[in-house]
Amino acid sequence: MQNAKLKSHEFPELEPIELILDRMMDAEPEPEMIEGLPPSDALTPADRYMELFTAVQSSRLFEDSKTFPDCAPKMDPLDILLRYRRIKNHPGFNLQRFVDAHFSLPAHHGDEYVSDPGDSLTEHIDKLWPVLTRQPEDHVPWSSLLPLPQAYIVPGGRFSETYYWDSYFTMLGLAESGRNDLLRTMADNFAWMIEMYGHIPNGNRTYYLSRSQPPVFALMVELFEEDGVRGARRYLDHLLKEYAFWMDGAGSLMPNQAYRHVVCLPDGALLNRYWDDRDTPRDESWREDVETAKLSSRPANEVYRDLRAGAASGWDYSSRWLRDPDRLASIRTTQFIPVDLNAFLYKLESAISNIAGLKGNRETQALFRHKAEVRRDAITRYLWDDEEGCFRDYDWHRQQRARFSAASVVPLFVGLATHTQAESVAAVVRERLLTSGGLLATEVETGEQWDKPNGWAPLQWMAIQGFKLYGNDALGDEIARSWLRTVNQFYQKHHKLIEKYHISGSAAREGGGGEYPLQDGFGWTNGVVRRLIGLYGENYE
Ligand SMILES: OC[C@H]1O[C@H](O[C@H]2O[C@H](CO)[C@@H](O)[C@H](O)[C@H]2O)[C@H](O)[C@@H](O)[C@@H]1O
Repeated sequence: MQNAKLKSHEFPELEPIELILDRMMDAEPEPEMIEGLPPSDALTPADRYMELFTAVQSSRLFEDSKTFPDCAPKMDPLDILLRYRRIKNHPGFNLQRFVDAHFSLPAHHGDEYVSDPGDSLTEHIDKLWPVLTRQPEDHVPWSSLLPLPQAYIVPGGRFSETYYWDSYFTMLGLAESGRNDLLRTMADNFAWMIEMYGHIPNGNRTYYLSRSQPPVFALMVELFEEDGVRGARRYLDHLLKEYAFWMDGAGSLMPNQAYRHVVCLPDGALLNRYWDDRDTPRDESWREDVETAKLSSRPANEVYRDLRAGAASGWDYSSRWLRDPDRLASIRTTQFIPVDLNAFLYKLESAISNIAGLKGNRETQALFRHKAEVRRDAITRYLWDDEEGCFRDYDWHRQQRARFSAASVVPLFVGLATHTQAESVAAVVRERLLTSGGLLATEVETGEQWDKPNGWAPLQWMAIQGFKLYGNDALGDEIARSWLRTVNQFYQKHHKLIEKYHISGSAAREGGGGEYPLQDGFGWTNGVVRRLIGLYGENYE
């Protein structure tokens, strides 16, 4: 696959402070761009700007901690750091002015978009796809944005880069809107990232490289076949490579040992957990992570790792990962074996087996069918709660099952549950998570965004499809109609779609909680709703 040609970057005119700085330093050399290659290294803004990064983030120069890591430097980052070191102790030094002179604020294309209140939900979403589309040329040298070879959709608002698991749910709607071009370019971008980085990062930012997100590439590949964009077979090597990333180290683990994403359980079974290779505060939530770590008696690096692993789960944050649901500082993500992650990996193993079969590779077909079966058995032993009749995460440090959440529907969505299990899950979900506005993420109210009272588009989709797969159309349809009503009610009032909704009350409201303000846009809400309109029509009441 060919990489994109990068647009040459023009530096803005020097501002007054730069004139002063230029008297102190030699003239800046022109940046060297190597066409056709990603950035020479994968340094994050925290790596590049060191004490300048810490100073900016800790001084609260920007309200949102993600703003500074997304700023584009106006010159070589190393020169910026050297300039900073030279003048930071000078009398009258002003950090804000220094940052203004050396960085450009991230452009949030689309913020200026004004929706037409006369548009139906379908029209609104179809008009938004171009607004949320980013091109390879949008890449700015030395910024944290990783260049991608082809066009892609971003969620919107502060999230102006591609996100791994969001993209699958966005692609559902793109297919419905007839945007197979974007379906193909986005899947190719993910395949390219697997080739380039050995895995699919959380998003295309340098600061997302050290972790992935829920592994849904196999689902994207399957979507291709369902929606008539043939070509799933060409991704077999990518699926195998992604599998190797998630299973790295599995071969040498003894019971009760763990390495990166793999945990070896007391009976020798191998299951997976979320992980991030770094154990420092997240660049994009630096201040929040430092404050959270201060509230814990554990070594700060352990807290940082668990916060990062929580971000890798896509459920950042949720009572699912907390020992004490009221304290984010009690986070232990790496000590939980998540039901959804293992269900997605079952899907990956099954997809590899199926595609290998289509290509006539019988050995791989049988090997991965066996791996999927072995995983299904381990999931049943460790993650199935026969008494409560639902799947639950497993706390492998305490050797006990953890809290129940909407993740319990993912084994149904990927087809690994038995019919008896599916029936029990339906009853439990109906009783504990279903509201007139859709499916709650969890039954606990913590102030975290992946908890009650919030409902999220990806969870609705997996529940709807999961229940229908097991013949429970009544529950699937009920969730679909409730969610369509929620999104439409809100749209009629505010003329926009949002990242998550408060679905505990009678009327649809903005979702909240967590570490950043509610975002508009929004990729996966648009995708799931557009698909549901295709299935259920425009009549939402
Ligand atoms: O900036 C904080 C965190 O934001 C992201 O997580 C949330 O938005 C993502 C994009 O819609 C979504 O995939 C995720 O499920 C949300 O919780 C990001 O993925 C995190 O890594 C980041 O630290």
